[in-house]
Amino acid sequence: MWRRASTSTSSSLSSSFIIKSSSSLLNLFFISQHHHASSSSSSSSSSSSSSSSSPPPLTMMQQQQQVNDGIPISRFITFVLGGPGSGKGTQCTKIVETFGFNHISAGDLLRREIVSDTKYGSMILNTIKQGKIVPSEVTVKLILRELESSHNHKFLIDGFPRSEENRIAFEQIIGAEPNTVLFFDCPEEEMVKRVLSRNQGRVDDNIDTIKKRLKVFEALNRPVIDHYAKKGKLHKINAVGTVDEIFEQVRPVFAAFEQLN
Ligand SMILES: Nc1ncnc2c1ncn2[C@@H]1O[C@H](COP(=O)(O)OP(=O)(O)O)[C@@H](O)[C@H]1O
Ligand SMILES: Nc1ccn([C@@H]2O[C@H](COP(=O)(O)OP(=O)(O)O)[C@@H](O)[C@H]2O)c(=O)n1
Repeated sequence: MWRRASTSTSSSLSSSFIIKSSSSLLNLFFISQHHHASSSSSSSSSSSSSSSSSPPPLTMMQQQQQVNDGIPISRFITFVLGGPGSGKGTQCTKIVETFGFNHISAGDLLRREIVSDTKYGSMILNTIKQGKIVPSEVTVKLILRELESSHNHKFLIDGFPRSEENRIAFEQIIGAEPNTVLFFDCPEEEMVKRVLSRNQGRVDDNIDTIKKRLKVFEALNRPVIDHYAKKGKLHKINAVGTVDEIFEQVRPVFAAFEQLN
């Protein structure tokens, strides 16, 4: 069973990608970035998460013009990090409802491959059962497909990157960095309690696999968290409390970006 990726087009959020490499897979992104740079050269607003050389965000009229022209607009990407059961998916649902993001759960995409019995299905199943990380190339391709097929330009990428290898593969294949990163910080005991009562029939929600996932999280996800903290992109959220209390810490992160328009 998996959480459904949801799509919504409301709201006026916009920002820019930081293009890093020229992958032929991603002409679409380059078209977007090129058009963005040329069409927004007269705009005076600025993005809080762009580098100083990035172009300013598009106005709503410019975005609409791009949609009319059939040219994809620049995407706004949020990575959602946290240990197993820290509440990432639950908070993503609230962000989708409130700020109109498209929710892409890396775990859901992988579980979908298992159910559809694709060529990667059995490898993914074995990896998930062992609490290990699926090779980045596979996960990034699945994410890329979602990014390309969505009309919404605001994305929450949940449960990714899980490792430095994931992070670097995303930058190389997609040619972009996230605009912002959320990290749900939750004590291990609480995560174990939540996962064991999640009741979604997941093959990895048992005590043995949870212990392995927690070890993998500490070893592989911490460096990613540190990386984004150093870049000033990380928003650390205390993930203990009610769902609504936690969302009140999340809300200002997105409200701040909304105000840019
Ligand atoms: N703040 C919270 N307090 C208690 N339980 C929560 C809270 N947030 C989420 N949960 C529950 O904990 C379990 C794990 O949450 P989930 O959002 O699936 O975590 P993750 O996506 O990080 O693995 C779910 O059963 C969910 O309903
Ligand atoms: N980027 C990712 C995300 C998930 N996964 C795999 O999918 C499993 C479940 O991830 P998830 O994000 O759905 O769930 P939680 O571990 O956060 O509860 C992980 O334990 C990994 O085995 C992965 O390999 N790479």
